[in-house]
Amino acid sequence: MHSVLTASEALSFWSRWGQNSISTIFISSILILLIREVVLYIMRRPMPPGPFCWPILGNALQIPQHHPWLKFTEWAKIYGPLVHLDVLRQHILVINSSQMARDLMEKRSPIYSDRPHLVMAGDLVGYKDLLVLQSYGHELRYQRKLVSHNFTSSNVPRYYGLQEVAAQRFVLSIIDNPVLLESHTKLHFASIIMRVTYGYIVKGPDDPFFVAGIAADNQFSEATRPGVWPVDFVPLLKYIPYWVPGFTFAKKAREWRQVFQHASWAPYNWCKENWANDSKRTISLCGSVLAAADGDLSSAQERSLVNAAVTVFGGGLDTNISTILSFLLAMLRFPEVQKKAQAEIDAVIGTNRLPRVSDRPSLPYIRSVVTEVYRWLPAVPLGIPHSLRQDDLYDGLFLPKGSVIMPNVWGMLHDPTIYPEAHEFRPERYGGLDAEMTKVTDIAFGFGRRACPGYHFAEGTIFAIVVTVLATCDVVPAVDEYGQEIIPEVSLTSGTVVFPENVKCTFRPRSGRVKESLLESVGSKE
Ligand code: HEM
Repeated sequence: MHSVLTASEALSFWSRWGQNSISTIFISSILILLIREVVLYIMRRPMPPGPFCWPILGNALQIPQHHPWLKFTEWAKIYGPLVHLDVLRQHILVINSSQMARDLMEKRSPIYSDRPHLVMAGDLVGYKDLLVLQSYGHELRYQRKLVSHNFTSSNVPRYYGLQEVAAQRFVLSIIDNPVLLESHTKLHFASIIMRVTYGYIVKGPDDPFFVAGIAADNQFSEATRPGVWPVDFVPLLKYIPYWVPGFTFAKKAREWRQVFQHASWAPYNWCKENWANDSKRTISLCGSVLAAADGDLSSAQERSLVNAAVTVFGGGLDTNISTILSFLLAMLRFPEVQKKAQAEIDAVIGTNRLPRVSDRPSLPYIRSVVTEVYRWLPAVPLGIPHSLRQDDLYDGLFLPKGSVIMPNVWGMLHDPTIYPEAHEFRPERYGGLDAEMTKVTDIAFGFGRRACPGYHFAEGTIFAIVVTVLATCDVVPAVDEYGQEIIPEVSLTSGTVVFPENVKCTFRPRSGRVKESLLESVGSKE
């Protein structure tokens, strides 16, 4: 007799079959993955050592979200200067010694100069076209050439005047308004960078170019945060349209892309319209390039310039803010260093004029203070990761193609065998010798063909601020409601660029004439 299935029997059959086959597929997939892991384990070539690596997840759960450089430094003590980590099958090589960083990232720079591929930030928001995220190739070289040429050691003196006035304005603003330390620092640095990138003068905290630049900069930090965006782990998700409910990253990426495009093109377009009207505007990255081409750039050249320029804005902003906040924190916590630095300025420059960036060669202790800031609290404690272009061998160890290369800058600069009592702020450790100071900046400003192209310019800006603050004011702690001085603890945010938290201070003029001479100096200048 034929048995005829009723609709409900058919449904139940299919559902049981479905459940069975889902379980079978699930169990088979797990088995296949486990077998793959075992085969890979047996076939693996000797890789650098590292902490125990779980199947599939690797070390994902062992890497802390906050201050990972501290964990990396601990691991370096156990596993040595080159540590291998695995996060969901992505190889990560943490370099903990400056010698090894030089051996790999400088001597073998042609294969160590790519950047990791970021789907959320790079592909979806569009940051992949920026200088900082470009892989090594023609476009990167072209953009770096534009930036490096503008900020070579022989070109940066043309910016000294701007840097000095910006430092003087900064000091004046904090004397008058110490509670606005962080926001004023941001505004003043953004003003310097906008000026030298586009020739544009920021009008104040509501200036539309300033607001857009800061928004794009903040969202860059968010979009590049590791481990946050599902699409960075499952790249196929990038094809999901932004309007599909539940995929907030796609919607966010679309919004961010618009902000980023506006922040990149609006100040450039302003420069394009104005560079010819005012010869002073040519003292800027975009102005100089436009002037050299008589305003006639191809659309490809314009795109490259825009992407280089907006990287300069982002690259030069947070790093500088972080460095100056760390400097102020050091002055609050190590007042004896402050006194010694002021004594040097008084002896060399005297008190009858404001300091200049060109005083730098005659102020070795101030140079040492600046260097010690870079070492004590490096603004970029894990550098900006590089990526390995092809398989490599080092000391008999296999380094696989595509590995993310992370220099543990913080670890290198806190190595107690090189920097005893590394947590102390001690400019004397360099003995006033530039050769010793260069060992720090060679690490803090990155490596090989990706090393910071803004280094010479940054040195001028940071020096101008440090020397102007110390020449004119005492950096003193803020007081609480009971009149007690608040000495901030050393506590850093997390991220690619880190900031010391809760830095609060007052600038107390060192004489009755300070404000007057600062006002006199900035008064006549734009
Ligand atoms: C205290 C200030 C600064 C510090 C500590 C700093 C540090 C760094 C570091 C560590 C890198 C990554 C290097 C690498 O990948 O190995 C970098 C890249 C970069 N920096 Fe700076 N920087 C500073 C200021 C500046 C300034 C003022 C500018 C612009 C005028 C600038 C422009 C750039 C650019 C464009 C890149 C990307 C280079 C590339 O990807 O090839 N930086 N910086």
